[in-house]
Amino acid sequence: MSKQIPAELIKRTPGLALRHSSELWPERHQPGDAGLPMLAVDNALGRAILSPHGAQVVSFQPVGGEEMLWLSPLTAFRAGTPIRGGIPLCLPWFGPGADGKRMHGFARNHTWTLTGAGTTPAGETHIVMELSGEASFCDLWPHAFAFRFDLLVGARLTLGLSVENRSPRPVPLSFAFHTYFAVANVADIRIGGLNGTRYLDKLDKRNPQRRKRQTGEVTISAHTDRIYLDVPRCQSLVTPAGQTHIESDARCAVVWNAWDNDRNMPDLGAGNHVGYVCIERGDVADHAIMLMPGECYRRWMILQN
Ligand SMILES: O=P(O)(O)OC[C@H]1O[C@H](O)[C@H](O)[C@@H](O)[C@@H]1O
Repeated sequence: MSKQIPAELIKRTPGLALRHSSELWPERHQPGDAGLPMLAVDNALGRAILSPHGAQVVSFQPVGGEEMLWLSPLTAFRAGTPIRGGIPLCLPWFGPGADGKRMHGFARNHTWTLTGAGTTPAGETHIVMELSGEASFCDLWPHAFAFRFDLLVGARLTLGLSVENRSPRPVPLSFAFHTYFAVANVADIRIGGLNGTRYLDKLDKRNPQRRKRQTGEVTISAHTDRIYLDVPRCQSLVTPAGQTHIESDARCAVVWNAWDNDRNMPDLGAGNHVGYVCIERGDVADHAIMLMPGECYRRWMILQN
């Protein structure tokens, strides 16, 4: 057991266990995958699996409910490679980095340290993971930082993220909880709670800065990649099977489905776009942050059926 996953903390937390990706998903292991350790939570209210690599939730199922999150059948379980599915943390930037290429920051490519675990009075399992570094940690974002991720697993899933700027300068920051929701068929879903909001259409190559306005619910019938700005606190994902509620204090919601572009993404694969929709709450584009020295940025999100 590594220093990043202290055995005593796991042992003394009821319902928390250490597993390995090769044991949980043998059929998903790709050639070259060494596999990754996983924290499995199983309490009276719900079940979840959290990957210390990326502090990424990869599975959540409330008791009596269905699996809420999608995990690609072609994902890698390899240190340094993002896991395709669950809830990646796009941090400390969203989209391409300062080089115009490296996507979604480095948080999802590193192993975080388990620093806290316990049970709340309401019976939820509370897990804390941290990642910190000096300015030399990342060439594209050369600033001293401390990230903290809080997860509460109960009948609902509560996520909290904080970023402390430990450098002597203001630091640019953007962030998203990049949630992949599992759906039977993406063509049959509707997303509520975005009516009337403005969005940037990332696929409008001629005029990507133009603000369009959403009318009614969002449906998916083609490659979709939009940043909704100044969104209400709550959205709903409506499927023929039921509803999922998404609530967050973040100001944007990114809606993404690769549609037939899935065939160009090796860890997604032709045809697999059908099974997911991403609704990603965060602060990106117009709402990227400039974090002052010593300042702390905090965001939360709750997912519930
Ligand atoms: O392939 P990734 O780096 O995980 O990014 C997957 C997707 O993430 C977000 O939804 C972006 O808006 C998309 O433009 C991007 O394609």
